[in-house]
Amino acid sequence: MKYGIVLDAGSSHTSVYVYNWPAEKENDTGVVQQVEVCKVDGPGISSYSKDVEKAGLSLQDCMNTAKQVIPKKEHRDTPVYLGATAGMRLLSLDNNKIADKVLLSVEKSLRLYPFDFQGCRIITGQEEGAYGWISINYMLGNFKQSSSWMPFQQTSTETSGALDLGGASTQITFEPTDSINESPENFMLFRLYGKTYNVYTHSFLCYGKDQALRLRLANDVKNAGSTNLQNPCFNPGYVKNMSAVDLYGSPCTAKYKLFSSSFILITGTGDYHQCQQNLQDMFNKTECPYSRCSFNRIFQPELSGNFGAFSAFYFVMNFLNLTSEKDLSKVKETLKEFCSESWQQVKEKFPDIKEKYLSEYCFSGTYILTLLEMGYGFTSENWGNINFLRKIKGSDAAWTLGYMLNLTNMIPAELPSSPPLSHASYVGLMVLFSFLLASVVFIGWLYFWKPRCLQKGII
Ligand SMILES: Nc1ncnc2c1ncn2[C@@H]1O[C@H](COP(=O)(O)OP(=O)(O)OP(=O)(O)O)[C@@H](O)[C@H]1O
Repeated sequence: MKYGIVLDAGSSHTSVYVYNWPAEKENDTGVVQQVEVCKVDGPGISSYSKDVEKAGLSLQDCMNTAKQVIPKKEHRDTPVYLGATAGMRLLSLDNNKIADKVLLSVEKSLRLYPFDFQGCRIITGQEEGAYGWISINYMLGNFKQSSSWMPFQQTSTETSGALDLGGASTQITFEPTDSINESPENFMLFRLYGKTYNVYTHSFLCYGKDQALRLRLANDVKNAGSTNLQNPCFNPGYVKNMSAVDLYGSPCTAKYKLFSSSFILITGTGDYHQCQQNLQDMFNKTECPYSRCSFNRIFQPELSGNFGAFSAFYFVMNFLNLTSEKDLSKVKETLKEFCSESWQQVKEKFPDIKEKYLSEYCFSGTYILTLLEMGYGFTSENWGNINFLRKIKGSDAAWTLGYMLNLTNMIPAELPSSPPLSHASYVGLMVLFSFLLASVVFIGWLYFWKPRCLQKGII
């Protein structure tokens, strides 16, 4: 077995994924399995900007877990990759030098392990989208290995789109059916197993669910001209004092800071319709420099095919028991009901769920619906094409697998040159030909030699 480690350094936390695969089948589809995922306790590495040494130290426990999971003799040959996503993208926008220091601290820590360290970097939003798409299609077995010597074998399998909702950014990636490409920066061309894929992808920075909430609240404070907010996206009776540092301390919201007040008081009113109306403002649909757009002047081709929706799309819809609900109006009814429940009731019903998540499910659910409907253009007709999923065949749906497959060259551009026959067919044919040859020799012997002997015997 071979092993690989990928660290997903997200905005809200870091996860350490350990994958393995049989060495002799490296280029086959679907052979890579996730054997372990360890979530690092505490926030994402971007939160250690004031104490950079701690960013590296925070990974210790999960890296030790990886050390135990992977057999000792494989340690030296196991590559380790770290990809940082939107949290670090935001930090580097804010202060590039600090972002570099955080990455250096992490690198220093990772080099202490007996693995083959391959690098730490901030991946682009486009890469995050594209690797998520590769991951889920690889796991679903959509990159069919067809062989050109079998003309009737099906060579094209439809791919599934990927919808990823993080804390700080969100990605949409799919293979459009039309070939309109008005915005080349939104397209990536892949040649995988002998087939070319022209994939549309876009990552919206600040539209992950944590940053979107801050963006909305910062706008609300600005519009209301007050730091005392009545908010329809929180359950009635919910009251929160949010620190201004927390609200405005990100490049997504910094420009909205108006007041010198150090706290913002939020009081929930729990009204799904008002919440949705309020969130719609975040999606600018009025200006579009292309023939079609999603929002905020970003090109998006017509939606096509099925979509796998993972990360926070799954966490939130799973909590609301809506992952298999194909009727959009029922989804809205459930959300409406949940939002109107009093905070006291909600807390009593779900005592084991982290208060931070629980208090935000009304906002998060409504945000997901608004992003999918208003933002990307899903309707009641194609809502059923979205599959909210966490794992596929035992592996988490995440960009990490696609990242590793790409960096280890495990998805060949062309089909591996396979012999036209499998080993078993080859042996079978050899046996058959040997038998035929033996039969011909035997018949020849009977015809040319034995009859004469027999004739002699008769005389
Ligand atoms: N059980 C849960 N319920 C609700 N929200 C959750 C749950 N678990 C994680 N989250 C939240 O879901 C969001 C997405 O988490 P994820 O780890 O995928 O994103 P990330 O890597 O932090 O984000 P980004 O890619 O934007 O850097 C985060 O805001 C996280 O806090």
